[in-house]
Amino acid sequence: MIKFSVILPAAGRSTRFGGGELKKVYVSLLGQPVWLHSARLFAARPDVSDVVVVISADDEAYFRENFGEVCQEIGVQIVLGGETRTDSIANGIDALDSSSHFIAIHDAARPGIDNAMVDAVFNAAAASGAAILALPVPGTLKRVSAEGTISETVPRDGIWEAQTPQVFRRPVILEAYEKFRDEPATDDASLVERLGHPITVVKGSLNNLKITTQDDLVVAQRLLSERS
Ligand SMILES: Nc1ccn([C@@H]2O[C@H](COP(=O)(O)OP(=O)(O)OP(=O)(O)O)[C@@H](O)[C@H]2O)c(=O)n1
Ligand SMILES: C[C@](O)(CO)[C@H](O)COP(=O)(O)O
Repeated sequence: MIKFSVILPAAGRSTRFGGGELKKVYVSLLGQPVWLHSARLFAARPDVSDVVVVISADDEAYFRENFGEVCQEIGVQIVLGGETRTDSIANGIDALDSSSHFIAIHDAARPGIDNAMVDAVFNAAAASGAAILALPVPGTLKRVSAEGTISETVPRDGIWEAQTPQVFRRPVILEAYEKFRDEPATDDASLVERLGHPITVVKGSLNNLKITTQDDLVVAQRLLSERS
């Protein structure tokens, strides 16, 4: 069986989510913290050899006190993240065991992932060596000036918004991080693109939204409660 390692980056500052004590990955969603939704899904999959959650060093005491037991129970390894998302994932990669054939990176802030979506992107990566979930942009895109006025309408043909998981054959992502980890990007496909490696795009879902603002949490609660 092809085996996948999974890295769940959860070490961000959650600044766009706004005030309050808890970062977005720790707030409760349908009875469990946001990060644990995808952690449980991946940890339960027979094709996943290991799961690593990457947390902020500032959160380590809180995380181990509140979630150390469940991490042991479901087999999730805790790793400390870095300044940028790229740093955090590089730390995650360093912690993985070397037996898996593929490495999948999934935002811990995307609790709505489901096994059908994971099957689709895992199968696409197994076929081509690299694949991501994404959604075609539905609306009209405007570039807006610093003064708050439209400077141009951006043609949307062929424009998709990347989601996660982003899944790569182990040597491909290792080479990308070895070469470009010091040139941070907002997603992992950006680093692999720099290698010139083709990346298959698989249609994701609105259910796989990233919790970024408080509004996203409200939407996620509605979407996921209707689904379960
Ligand atoms: N240094 C970082 C930055 C981000 N992330 C993770 O990468 C995912 C996507 O990042 P984003 O949604 O931007 O999270 P934050 O960086 O926390 O958000 P913000 O930009 O609002 O601070 C999140 O699960 C976040 O925890 C991470 O592990 N390490
Ligand atoms: C990886 C990602 O979720 C794909 O859309 C996105 O790039 C994360 O960006 P963020 O600024 O770290 O939220």
